[in-house]
Amino acid sequence: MPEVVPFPPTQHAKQPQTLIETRSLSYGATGQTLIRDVSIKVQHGKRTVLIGANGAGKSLLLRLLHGLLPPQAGEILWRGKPLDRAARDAQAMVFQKPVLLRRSVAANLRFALSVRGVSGRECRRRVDEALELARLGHLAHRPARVLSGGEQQRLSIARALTLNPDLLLLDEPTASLDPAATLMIEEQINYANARGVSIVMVTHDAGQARRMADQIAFLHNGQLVETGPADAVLNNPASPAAKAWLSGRLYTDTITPPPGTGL
Ligand SMILES: Nc1ncnc2c1ncn2[C@@H]1O[C@H](COP(=O)(O)OP(=O)(O)OP(=O)(O)O)[C@@H](O)[C@H]1O
Repeated sequence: MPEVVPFPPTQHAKQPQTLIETRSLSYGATGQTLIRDVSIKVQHGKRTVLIGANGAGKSLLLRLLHGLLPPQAGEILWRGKPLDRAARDAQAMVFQKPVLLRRSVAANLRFALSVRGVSGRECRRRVDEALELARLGHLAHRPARVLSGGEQQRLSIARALTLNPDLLLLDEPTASLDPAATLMIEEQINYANARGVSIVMVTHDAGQARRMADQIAFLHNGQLVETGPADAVLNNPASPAAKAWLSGRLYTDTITPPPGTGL
């Protein structure tokens, strides 16, 4: 990775600032409440990691933050104001399965920039920079869809970062990748964060949460049951659900055992 050039500090740099927050956010579908009364603050410049069991509501919360789903109740504030189109444009989201165009690696980057009206020399500069940071320069002219899983995910993240987002939302970006590919993705995310991009990331990997998180939010059955600095939550979880998840135990408080099983 090239040497990190930090952005100039802002006048509020020493105080944690809230970049995006939810207040009593709820979301439902098919008659069920899937996200219930979630109030969370994401701090500017930090890496916030969402953890919790399968079906806890992590992906839904990420989509709500990005404005892809309409809340049923509650609100989402971006820098203290309701989430609007400009706020959404200041975010970029990367999905678990990369969604790439049937074009070359470089053309995928160019296309994203052209949609935002970036062309000519500035476009070429940003494509070259993105390729270098993602370590994809040698694959620039290869069709994106023949890349390995790790390379495709690096390209997805690079494409998101070419748009210079303030916030990068990532839904399990390293699911099903091996340790070497995972490490490269983590480096890419950390490099972006060191240059001022705030991160909200979902993971199933407790080790990754330990490596990456500044802040943790633990979801259980659509509710935020625990949140705080990573060290505190990961080393001393308070809720039974987070304790169980972190120690690798199964924990259910909603599923009724099959009759006759004695469970
Ligand atoms: N459009 C929908 N209609 C009905 N139920 C949905 C819809 N989208 C999600 N759900 C349900 O909401 C719950 C939370 O889903 P979500 O994908 O957010 O979980 P998750 O914590 O990301 O899980 P995983 O770790 O398995 O990806 C799940 O029970 C899911 O089946």
